[in-house]
Amino acid sequence: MSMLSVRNLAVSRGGLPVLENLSFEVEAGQALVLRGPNGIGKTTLLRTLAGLQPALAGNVSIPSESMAYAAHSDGLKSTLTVSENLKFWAAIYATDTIDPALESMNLRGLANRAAMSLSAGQKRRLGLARLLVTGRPVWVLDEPTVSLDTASVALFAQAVRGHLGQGGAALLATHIDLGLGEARVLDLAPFKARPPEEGGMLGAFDEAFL
Ligand SMILES: Nc1ncnc2c1ncn2[C@@H]1O[C@H](COP(=O)(O)OP(=O)(O)OP(=O)(O)O)[C@@H](O)[C@H]1O
Repeated sequence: MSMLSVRNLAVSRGGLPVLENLSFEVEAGQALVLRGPNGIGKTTLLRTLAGLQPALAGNVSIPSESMAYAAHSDGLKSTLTVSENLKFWAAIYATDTIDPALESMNLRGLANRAAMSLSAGQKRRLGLARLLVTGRPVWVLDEPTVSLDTASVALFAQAVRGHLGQGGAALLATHIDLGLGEARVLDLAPFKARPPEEGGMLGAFDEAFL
C-alpha cells in the first residue's frame, strides 16, 4: 500500500526552481533515503511534502493526518521537562502512552529534566521520541541524526526499524549511513532543476508587458 506518492513534482526556494520531474512512492513498511550534495534541495522537498511551502508543479498524495515531520528546529517547549514535552504531544495527537517513546530514545534518566537544560544530542533524541507519540504512520525526517552520537544513531535506526515493522513508512534526508540495509536510496542529482535561461526569463518578463 502506498503511503506517500509523489508525481512529477517540482519544488522551489526563493522563487527559483530547485528540483523538478520528481516521482517516487513510499509503501507501508518501507524507508526511502534521499541523497544528494548540499544545496540540491532535500530540505526544500521535505518542507514541500510537509505542506510548509507550495509545490511549483506536480502532485503529492498522502492520507490526511498521517505525516509526522521533524526538521532542524525541534519545536520543544524549553521550560517543560522531557516527559512533560512528550505528554504535551501525546495530548495533541490523542495517543495514550509516552513510555515506549522514552524507552526507545533512552530518555528515562532525563525524564524530569527541563528541555532547555539538555545537550544538543539529548534535545535531538527528545525530538525523535516525539515521532513515536504522534502515532502517525509516515515519518518525514530532515537530517534526523544531527548531533547524535554513535549509540544514539543506532537507537534511532532501531526506532525506525520498529516503526517500519508496524507498517509505518519513513522518508529521510541524511548524509550518514544509518545502517538501515533495507532502506531504498533516491539520489536527487538527476532531478536538479535547470536554471532558467536568461533569454527565456527576459522573454517571459517582456511578455508580461505586451
Ligand atoms: N531562504 C532561502 N531563500 C532562497 N534560497 C534558499 C533559501 N534556503 C535555501 N535556499 C537555496 O535553495 C537550494 C536548496 O536548499 P536546501 O536547503 O533544500 O538543500 P539541501 O539539499 O537540504 O542542502 P543541505 O544538504 O546543505 O542541507 C539551495 O541552493 C539553497 O541555497
